[in-house]
Amino acid sequence: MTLDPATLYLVLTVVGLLMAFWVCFMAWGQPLGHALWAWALALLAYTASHVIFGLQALLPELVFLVGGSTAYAVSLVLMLQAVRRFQGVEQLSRWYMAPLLLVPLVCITLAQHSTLRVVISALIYVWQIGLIMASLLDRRQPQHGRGRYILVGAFATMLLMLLARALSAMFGLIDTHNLSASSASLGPVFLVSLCAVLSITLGFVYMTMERAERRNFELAMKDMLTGLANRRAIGDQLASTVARAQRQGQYLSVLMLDIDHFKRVNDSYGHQAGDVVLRSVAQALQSRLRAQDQIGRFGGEEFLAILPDTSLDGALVLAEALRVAVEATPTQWGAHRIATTISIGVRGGAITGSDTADSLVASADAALYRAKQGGRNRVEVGHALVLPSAFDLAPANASTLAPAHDMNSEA
Ligand SMILES: Nc1nc2c(ncn2[C@@H]2O[C@H](COP(=O)(O)OP(=O)(O)OP(=O)(O)O)[C@@H](O)[C@H]2O)c(=O)[nH]1
Repeated sequence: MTLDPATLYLVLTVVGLLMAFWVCFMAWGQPLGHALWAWALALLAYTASHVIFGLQALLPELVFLVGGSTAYAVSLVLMLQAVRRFQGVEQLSRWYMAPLLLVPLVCITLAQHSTLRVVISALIYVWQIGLIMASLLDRRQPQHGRGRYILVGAFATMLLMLLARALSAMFGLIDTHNLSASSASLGPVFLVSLCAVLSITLGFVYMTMERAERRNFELAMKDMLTGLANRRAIGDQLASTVARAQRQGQYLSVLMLDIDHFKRVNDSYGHQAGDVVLRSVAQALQSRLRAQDQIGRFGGEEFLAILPDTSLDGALVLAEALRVAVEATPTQWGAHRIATTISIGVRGGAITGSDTADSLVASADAALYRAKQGGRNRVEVGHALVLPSAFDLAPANASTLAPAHDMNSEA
C-alpha cells in the first residue's frame, strides 16, 4: 500500500476546513472571547497554511514560504490561546507570540538554505507545541477532565513528528528543496497530521463538554450562595449515609444548625448583608468539620451536618465547637461587625433499624426547636423518633426530608 501524498494533502486540507466549520457552528451564540472561537480560528489558520503550501506552483517562492509557515505558527499560537482561555487566562505572554516574528524571519533570511530553514522552523513549532502541552499538563488547572489526555497525546505525536522531520533534514534523509504536496517524504507526515488535527479537535470539544457537564451537575447539587451542598444533595447524602451506618452497625450523628434572629440581620442591614452573613457562617462551619463529615444548606438560614461514625458525645463536642466558632466570628459588613450566633439540635449515636433520614432530621429539628425555646445560642440533644409510616414511604431524597418546622417564628 502506498500513501499518496497529494491525496492525503487534499484530505488534510478539507478535514481542517470542515473541523473549523463545525467548531464555528458549536461556538455560535457564545461570546467572541469563548475558547471555542479561538480554536475555530486556529483551525482556519491551520487550513490556510495548507492552502498556501498547496499553491506552491502559483505563488512566488518567498510568499509561499513565509505565508504557509507563518499561518502554521499562527494556528499554534491560537491553539495555545484557546487552551489558556479555557483555563481563564486571557493574556498570552510575549514569549508565546515570538514565533509570529521568528518564523517569517527564518523563512526570509534562510530562503536559500532549505535544510537549515526546515530544521529551525520545525524546532520553533516544537517549542510552540511544548508550550501548549505544558499548559494542558499544568497541575494548578483542575478543570480539563479526560479531554486533556486526548489533546496531550495528539500534540505529543505532532511534536515527535516535527522532531523526526528536523532530524531527517539534518541528516539529509529528506529532500528539503521539494516541499510540494507531491513530495514522497511528506506522505507519512500528512497522515500523522490528519490523525492529529482530528484528535486535538475531538479532545478540545470533549474538554469543553466535560466542563459544561460538571457545571450543570454543580448547579443541580450546590447551593449557589454558600457553595455548600444544596438541600437535595445533602438529603441524598444523608439517605445513603444512614443506609451504610445501618449495614455496618456504625454510629451516625446529625446536626441541625440555625442562625439566631437572622431576620433582624436582613431587617437592620439589608438582604445583601444577610447573604454575606450566610456565606461567612457556612464557611465557619465547613472549615471546622472533618473531611468525612458533610454539610449542606437545608433551608433559608438553616444547615444540616452529617457526621458519620460519630457517637453522641463526639457530636456534642463538635456542636459546641461550632457554636463557639460562629459566635467568635462576627461578619464584617462595611463599618459594621455583625455578631451572629447559632442554635443546634443534635441527634446522634447508635442507629437502629427503624431510624431513617427523615426520623433523624425530625429528631435533630425538635432538639433545635428546644434550643431556640431555651434562649438560642445553645446546643440541645434530640431523642429517637419513630415517624408515622407515611413518612418512610415517601420517595428518597425528594420531600423525604421534611422541612425544618417553622416553629422558630413562634419562639
Ligand atoms: N439574606 C438572605 N436572607 C434569607 C435567605 N433565606 C432566608 N432568609 C431570611 O431568613 C429569615 C429567617 O427568619 P426566621 O425564620 O424568622 O428566623 P430568625 O429570624 O433567624 O429567628 P430564629 O430562627 O427564631 O432565631 C427571613 O427573614 C428570610 O427572609 C437568603 O438566602 N438570604
